[in-house]
Amino acid sequence: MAEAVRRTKKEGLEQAKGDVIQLLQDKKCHPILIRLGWHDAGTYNKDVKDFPHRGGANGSIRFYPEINHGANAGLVNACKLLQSIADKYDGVSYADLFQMASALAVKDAGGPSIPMRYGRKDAEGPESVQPEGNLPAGGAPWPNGEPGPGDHLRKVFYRMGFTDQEIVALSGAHTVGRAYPNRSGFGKESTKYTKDGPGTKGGSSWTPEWLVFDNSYFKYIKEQNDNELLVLETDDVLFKDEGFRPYAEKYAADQDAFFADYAKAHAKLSELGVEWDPSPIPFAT
Ligand code: HEM
Repeated sequence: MAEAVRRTKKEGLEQAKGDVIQLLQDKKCHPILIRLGWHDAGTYNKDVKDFPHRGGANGSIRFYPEINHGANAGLVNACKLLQSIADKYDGVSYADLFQMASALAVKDAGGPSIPMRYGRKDAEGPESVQPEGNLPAGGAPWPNGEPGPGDHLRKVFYRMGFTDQEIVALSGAHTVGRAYPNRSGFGKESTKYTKDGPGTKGGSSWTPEWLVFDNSYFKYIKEQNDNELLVLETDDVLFKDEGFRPYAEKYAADQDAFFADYAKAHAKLSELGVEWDPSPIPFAT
């Protein structure tokens, strides 16, 4: 049976905001909600014109086969958490709920306030799902035979319309969260920073305080002097590649600069491929 079409209204946004904040407090699930919003949006292909086949922040990650794509391992848990909110009222689209949860998670973890707009139209069925392979890989072999991580990041993020500066700023989201061997295959079973949770236990984090959104990611990636912390090849390249390095250095030295650029890049990410129904609603998130 086809799902009823959900259309975002102001009251729905208000209800959802309260429930998401409660969920974050209860479950400490900030990182996985940020990742869900990113993976829904990050399928976007600027060269495909029609909605929703161009991908982007259209809620299609809730459908099989997309939720089963290798890059999305573990994200079914994030979908379930938010489904419990979606089940309570229909005044917020899935696409909006996913992006709202991500923006609130960033802010609740101590990060910047992201200038969010709502009214995203949902993809209504699995036939709109983008083919697998639009999200970045964290290590070699690079999926399209790119020679290294810098070329791979540019191939993927330029397809979405991002610049080198935005690639570096967005990568800073790894200041929170962890990688798990049984999901992405990266990281250790557990480290001294992750063995006790809170929330899910284990995995490898990029920073010791992996529930705090700050600029420490750039400091640890630069120093690389703690083998209990994770560094993917795509993180490492931010201080090695000439086009990325000036931004990585700037963000390591200046948290305000990172927050300002991150907020803009995240807002852009949250609107990739969006069709407004009928027009965007600014709403403090
Ligand atoms: C630059 C290219 C990127 C690569 C190669 C990459 C790769 C990865 C990998 C391999 C994981 C571990 C997943 C797991 O094992 O569960 C991960 C986690 C994560 N990623 Fe990325 N990512 C990238 C960019 C981003 C961006 C742009 C954002 C958000 C704006 C983001 C947010 C996150 C978060 C918050 C987590 C932690 C999830 C959790 O703890 O459950 N990543 N990423």
